[in-house]
Amino acid sequence: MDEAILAASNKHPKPDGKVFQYGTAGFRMKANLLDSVVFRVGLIAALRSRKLGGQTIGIMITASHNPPEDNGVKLVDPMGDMLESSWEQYSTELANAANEDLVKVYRKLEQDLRIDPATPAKAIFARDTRASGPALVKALVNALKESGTEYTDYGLLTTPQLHYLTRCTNTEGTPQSYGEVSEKGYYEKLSEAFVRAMDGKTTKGALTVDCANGVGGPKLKELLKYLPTTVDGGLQINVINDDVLNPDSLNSECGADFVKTKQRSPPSSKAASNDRCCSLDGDADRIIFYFNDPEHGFRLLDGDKIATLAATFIGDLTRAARLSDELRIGVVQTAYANGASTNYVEKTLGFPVVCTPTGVKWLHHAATKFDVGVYFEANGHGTVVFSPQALKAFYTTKPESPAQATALNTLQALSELINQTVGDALSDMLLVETILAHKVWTPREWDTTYIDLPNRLVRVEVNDRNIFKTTNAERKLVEPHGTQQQLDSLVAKFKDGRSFARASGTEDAVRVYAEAATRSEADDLARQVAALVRQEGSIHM
Ligand SMILES: CC(=O)N[C@H]1[C@@H](OP(=O)(O)O)O[C@H](CO)[C@@H](O)[C@@H]1O
Ligand SMILES: [Mg+2]
Repeated sequence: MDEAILAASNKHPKPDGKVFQYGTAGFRMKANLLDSVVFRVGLIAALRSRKLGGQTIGIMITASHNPPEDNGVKLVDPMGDMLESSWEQYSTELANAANEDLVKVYRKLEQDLRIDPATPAKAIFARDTRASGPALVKALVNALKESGTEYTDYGLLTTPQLHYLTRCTNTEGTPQSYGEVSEKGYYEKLSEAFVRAMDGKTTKGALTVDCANGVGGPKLKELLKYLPTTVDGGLQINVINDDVLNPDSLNSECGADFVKTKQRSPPSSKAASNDRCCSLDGDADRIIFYFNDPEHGFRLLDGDKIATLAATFIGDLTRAARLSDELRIGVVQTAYANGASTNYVEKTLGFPVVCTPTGVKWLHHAATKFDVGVYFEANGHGTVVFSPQALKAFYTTKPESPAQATALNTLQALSELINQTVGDALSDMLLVETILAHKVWTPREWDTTYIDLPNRLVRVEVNDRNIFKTTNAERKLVEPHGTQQQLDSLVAKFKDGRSFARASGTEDAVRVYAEAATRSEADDLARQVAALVRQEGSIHM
């Protein structure tokens, strides 16, 4: 087998001098550098599956919101969650092994991790719509074959669909079965749960969905075939930016990242004032909402607003279901959450807020500590996770009134509708539609629940971003020494000022975030902190 692995690896050689790192989003870079990485990820999947007694590992080939010429690959653990952190290091090691040492490093990992090579290995995989996908799949398949891994190729899927299928595959036939192991099973589960959660309520007006010209487009159109349509008072959806035939259009002038960073609608949107709109990213694991207010112009309803909407609704339902004393509801955010949203959750809704470092794996983990853990990054990646106790309460509490029965029924439906493995744009979209329908809210009513503090995010390029080290969920700098004190004295000059700087995990830059009472003050604070970061970056070279 070793000779066969080596021979196959020689068809996917590592480019000279290139260093790879499994980061927040797996491996991600220009697609033409990824061939060897994807091959080696196939070998890691084999090891991980064997280590876990032959459970199925998921592999997703995508670069999400990044430009069309990029691509990436990440691994999914058996329950549909992100790869366990310690394995990021093993993946990095194998990806960086010299071509001639590859088999040696592979076997050493196998030994060090006490993996029995005789254990069967299984993997499933899918890819987004990028042109580079099929060639990378070939590299992956070669590694899976030569490492003796049984595999299923699911073709094109959204990232959350692959997470769903990974969990379904590993729970099939058990009491924890997550659903039917097929793409169709995913649509059926979502549509049945949606109809049940809507409980006869209807949405008002159409929702315009911008699919970033990515895999979300065809998958949303497939989902719509299973959902009730306008004919029976169901959803009205206008799909835009669903061109997957022109690879260059992916994430170009559209998509969740464009809308969030540019703070405006995709130019292609024809939505009228007050119409509900949302944008997915390139692999449909992120969603943000927005609308054009005739008075105030473009209004963004970001991940923070989705989190507060979901927490409000589920909080009301648990009270109506008389479960609020026994179930702990909490909201998990990162430092990028708008201060007004944190304040709203703590003071108005009365739920605890936990802040974690950037990257959904941290948020997801913290959310599982609650019975109902609502987590969203401000950029729209998130979901709601329910503990086994919460599910038991939803399904076994005997209702004593029709109102309690209705609330329990809706909670059961939500636990099926909301993807429990990872943030899922299609599932989150249906969740928001459900809540707005129940509340009979337009986006304007949702928007005015609290008013965001003006904020600014700046990207600062420095010589070595890694000299900026943080603590306290990335909110305070510990290095370079003394920088935090200078930052604090800048912040102190601004009303409602808050700012922090951290090295990006996905780009070679430091990100500076600032918020303050007014637009000009937020901009000013961001500018001053960015200048401080630039200065410190040049002193400590
Ligand atoms: C401010 C921001 O939006 N950061 C993003 C970005 O991380 P950075 O470490 O900031 O580059 O990419 C991550 C992976 O997609 C995502 O989880 C995160 O929210
Ligand atoms: Mg994504």
